[in-house]
Amino acid sequence: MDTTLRDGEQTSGVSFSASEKLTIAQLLLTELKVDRIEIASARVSEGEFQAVKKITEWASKNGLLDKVEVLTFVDGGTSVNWMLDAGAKVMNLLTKGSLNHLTFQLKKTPEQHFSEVEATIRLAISKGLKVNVYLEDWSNGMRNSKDYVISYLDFLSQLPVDRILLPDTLGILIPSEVASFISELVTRYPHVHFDFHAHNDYDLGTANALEAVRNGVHGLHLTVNGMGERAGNAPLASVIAVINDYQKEVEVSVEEKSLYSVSKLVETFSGFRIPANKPVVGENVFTQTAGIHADGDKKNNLYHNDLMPERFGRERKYALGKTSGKANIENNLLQLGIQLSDEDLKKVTQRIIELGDRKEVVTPNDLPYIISDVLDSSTIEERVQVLNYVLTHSKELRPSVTLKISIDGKVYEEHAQGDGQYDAFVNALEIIFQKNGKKLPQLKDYAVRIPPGGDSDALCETIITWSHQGKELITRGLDCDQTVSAIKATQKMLNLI
Ligand SMILES: CC(C)C(=O)C(=O)O
Repeated sequence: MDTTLRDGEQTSGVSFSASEKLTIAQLLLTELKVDRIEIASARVSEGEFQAVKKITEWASKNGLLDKVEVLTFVDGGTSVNWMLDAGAKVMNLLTKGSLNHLTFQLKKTPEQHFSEVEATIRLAISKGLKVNVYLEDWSNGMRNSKDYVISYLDFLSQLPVDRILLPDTLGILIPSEVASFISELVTRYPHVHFDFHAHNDYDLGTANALEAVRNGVHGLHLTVNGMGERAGNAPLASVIAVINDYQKEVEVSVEEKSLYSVSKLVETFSGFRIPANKPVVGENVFTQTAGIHADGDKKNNLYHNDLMPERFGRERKYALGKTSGKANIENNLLQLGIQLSDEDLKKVTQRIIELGDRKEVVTPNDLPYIISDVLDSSTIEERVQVLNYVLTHSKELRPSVTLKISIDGKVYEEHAQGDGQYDAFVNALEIIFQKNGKKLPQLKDYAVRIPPGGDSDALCETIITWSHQGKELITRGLDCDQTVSAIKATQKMLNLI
């Protein structure tokens, strides 16, 4: 069960709109093919009500309503009515899984709680809902009030409940404890369907989820990019990969090939950035940096493991820097279709090592520039040159540019305005390209940063991601002036397309 839209949205600073929730729900169920999704907590807000409504309407039309779940509360039936009005059919009722929570938060006895839970379940069933029950703080309950947990499970297992959901609410468990708690419960209650809901406070979410599966749990709660309360939940991509590789007898419906694209979409909608080293979906995780690894890739795949990028619709990359060595550079040249003599390759390698020593980040797209610079006879022609420009920026007047560039030796001059100086520059460029019957690549992302180690008057680096003929192209420019660094990045792009 994917709970990106409920627990994932509890990531601090994240809030999805109703349309974003609908798009994510559709992708999760139809492209990624998770079995179930939890999409909201009842009664949260009017916006949440509209989101649930949109999703249930779509799910109902597509025969998927049984896969859409909403978290509800023991509140005398208010959340049951909220859910019904929103068109949902499966409720995940939040109840207390530890005596501590029950005594100090609800201030109730087990008998009072059990009777209120039973009344809510019976009400929901009478209205045609399916019921799953969460035992909040279950992990603490198993540690400190096991008699309570067992008596509660004895009680629940007699009721018309589909699944019992076991959260490690505070992310306190370690794998050996997960193993012993889960195996004890699945043995004691062979007819009950148990889900395990991990939190990642000790970075053990994936390990704990795997251990729960190894010990017979029937379902897992996961989130895209490991989003969720505090340190998040167990990340969907990592857990799917490890189960597929290490627990092969367990059937998993999720399409590995869609994990990356769904991750990126959720990243964009949530604004919650995926760390570059996040397994399976992080930018760097299929990049070989050390030359010895790249060398091994060419020699009988010596550094192969089962986690191959192609499984996830991704590709192997070779980083360039001071540790990259000849093999990494050769692999990148191969991808760019550039051939160099041994002597030239040595010179280029040396330059990349020097740049790496100065903490410069070198990307495969920089390679043609480094080569032309190093070899002094340009392998890459500077077909497009930015010759001159005047940029204006003044109060209450639109920024403007007068730009002169040459393309294949022919000079063009154009004037344009924009929302900022760089926007004006791009607008002028666009006019020149249009007059030549060409289209500029689309600007997808624009990031500015001070290079590592810089102080207040350091250089400024602009990294621009372009989309060109279905491919992504990243170029960067370095200058003390931010607009100039963006113009340099743009000029690089113009000579690569
Ligand atoms: C709200 C509950 C179900 C939860 O997410 C947890 O206990 O971790």
